[in-house]
Amino acid sequence: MSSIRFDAVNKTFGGGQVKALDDIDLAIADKEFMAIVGPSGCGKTTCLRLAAGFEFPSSGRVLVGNSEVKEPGPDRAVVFQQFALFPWKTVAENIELGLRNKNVPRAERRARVAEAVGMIGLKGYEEAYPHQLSGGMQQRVAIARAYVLDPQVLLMDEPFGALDAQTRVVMQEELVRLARRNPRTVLFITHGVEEAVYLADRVAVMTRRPGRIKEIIDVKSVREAEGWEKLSRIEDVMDLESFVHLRTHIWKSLREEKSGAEH
Ligand SMILES: Nc1ncnc2c1ncn2[C@@H]1O[C@H](COP(=O)(O)OP(=O)(O)OP(=O)(O)O)[C@@H](O)[C@H]1O
Repeated sequence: MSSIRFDAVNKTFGGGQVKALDDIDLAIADKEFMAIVGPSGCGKTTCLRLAAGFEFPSSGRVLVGNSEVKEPGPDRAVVFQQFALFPWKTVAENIELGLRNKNVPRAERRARVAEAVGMIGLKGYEEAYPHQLSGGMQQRVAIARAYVLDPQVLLMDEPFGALDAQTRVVMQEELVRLARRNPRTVLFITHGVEEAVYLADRVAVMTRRPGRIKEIIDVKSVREAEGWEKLSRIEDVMDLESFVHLRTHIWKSLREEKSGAEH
């Protein structure tokens, strides 16, 4: 059981001067895909870092499964926008690293790395070094490194933010296929409203700083009722009236926050 729960979480920085999060209550069910959207600086990344165990609440608790998060752990894989590959290791070695740390036998490691390399479309680049790849390719390696571990919890902070538009679509479609076939508990931070609606079961909208949960939109029930899953292409889903309706609702909600910030 790998739910994530934020229980009355407050977070301040700078000795209490910057209040980033204000009383966050948020429950992500086991195998649920939750996206968080919100204005810049509202505390999205802070939420993810709390779940990862890189930061700790000023008050309240963050739980993964039934345990309070006290440190990072192998049950949670994190993908940031800023990929952090080891420059002296090849693509295959970078992807394989976590499997080595988990003492996965060599033959299985090879098979899983080969599958992951195929998934991200980098067959033929296994022996390349990061500096020989474009930024988008490097980010795909970073994503493969997280997927290959098959963690219970995936924490993703704008993982497709730096990709070109075409690669981004391929990765989004692939993530949907993976997420439906082999569901994991996912917390996904994004600025992209369409991306959030396309990928997530529910979308949480945050207020401007100090961040609170403003509303949570249930996408899954609409997706299932309207048969989005019968369509394999993102552009076909995005054309559906039910998709446009949800997207517009979230846009408006976010706009209220942005225009409020100008006053
Ligand atoms: N280590 C830190 N020290 C001081 N302030 C911080 C720290 N980390 C975050 N903050 C502040 O907390 C607030 C929330 O930051 P956070 O990065 O979580 O926002 P965000 O919603 O992810 O922003 P963006 O969408 O622009 O990436 C911001 O005002 C930020 O400046």
